[in-house]
Amino acid sequence: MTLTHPGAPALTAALDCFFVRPGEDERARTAGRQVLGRVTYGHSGRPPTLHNGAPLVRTAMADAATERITEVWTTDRPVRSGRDGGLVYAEDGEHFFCAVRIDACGVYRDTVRQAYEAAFTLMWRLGYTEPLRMWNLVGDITGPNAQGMETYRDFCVGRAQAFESWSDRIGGMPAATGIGSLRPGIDLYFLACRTGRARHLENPRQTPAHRYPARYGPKSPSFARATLLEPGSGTRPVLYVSGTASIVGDDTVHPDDFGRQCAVTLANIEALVSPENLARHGLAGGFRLADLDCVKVYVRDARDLPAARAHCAEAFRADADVACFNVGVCRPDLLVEIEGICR
Ligand SMILES: C=C(O[C@@H]1C=C(C(=O)O)C=C[C@H]1O)C(=O)O
Repeated sequence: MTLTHPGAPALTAALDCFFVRPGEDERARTAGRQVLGRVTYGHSGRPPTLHNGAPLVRTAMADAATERITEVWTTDRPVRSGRDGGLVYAEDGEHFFCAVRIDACGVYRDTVRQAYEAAFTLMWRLGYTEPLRMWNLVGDITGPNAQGMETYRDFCVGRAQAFESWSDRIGGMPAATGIGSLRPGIDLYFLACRTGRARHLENPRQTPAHRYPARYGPKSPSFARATLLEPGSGTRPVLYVSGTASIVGDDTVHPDDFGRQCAVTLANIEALVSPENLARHGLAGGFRLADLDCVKVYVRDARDLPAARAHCAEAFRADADVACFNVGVCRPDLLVEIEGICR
């Protein structure tokens, strides 16, 4: 992070995230901290639950070619957790985590809209008025729904309707991921924060997703390319990078070339997190690719996994947490997508 200078004391982020693999013990990394939520990228999609006092999301993202990981969100503040209808949530006074599962159905838009609106209602009731980061894990993402519409497009309609009906209260759409999962149904989990800390960023190389032309679906995807969480006391800025793919403007580039799609994806992330792009948004600081951590790499074809791992080894720090998944991406011609957190 370019804001830090030699000799500056290392600040611990209030909200933190790391991956735990089978056989690893999360306690080594949660000492003195509270768990705000866990997300198991495993073998089955099941409704979220409360586990040891924190939400546990269970989504089907691991297969024979990829490992199961659990993403653990921690905070340095006391956590309160609960349920509200189908939502499971936790809060620490500054940050809010919630999750819900939408069971497989013929047409998703109405249940997606209801799930989003229920989450917005709960966030607002508890005083977390700014969505910060959203994950949408969609079974058979580019397959058809019962009316023949692509499931992702169907999903985007319901989500856009929820944002439209909340546009007087929720000004900005946050960073997000909309990616395939390996079982029918949709798993959603969200982070939100108190007012005034979230800044949403676009990418100079890409058309904002919410302005994609109608050929990509009746409602454009509701998300920003990244969201900066401005520092609270004793913390430093953190940049949540949306799922990013080989899209320039609104076009998929290099549809049949995995290596080139990786290169464009990384160039897109580099431009997004750069000091120049933060300055374009009136923000100080900035990041480099090597600052990306908690990296998730989504690869459509299992045969491309070794190449994906090689590209990541070159682009990211040796100690960056990187997890690869073999899942569908939101356009049939996208072969890879990458997200992460700069801090
Ligand atoms: C890859 C793209 O979109 C994907 C879909 C998203 C969504 O619908 O929430 C968010 C980021 C990506 O996971 C893109 O449009 O560039």
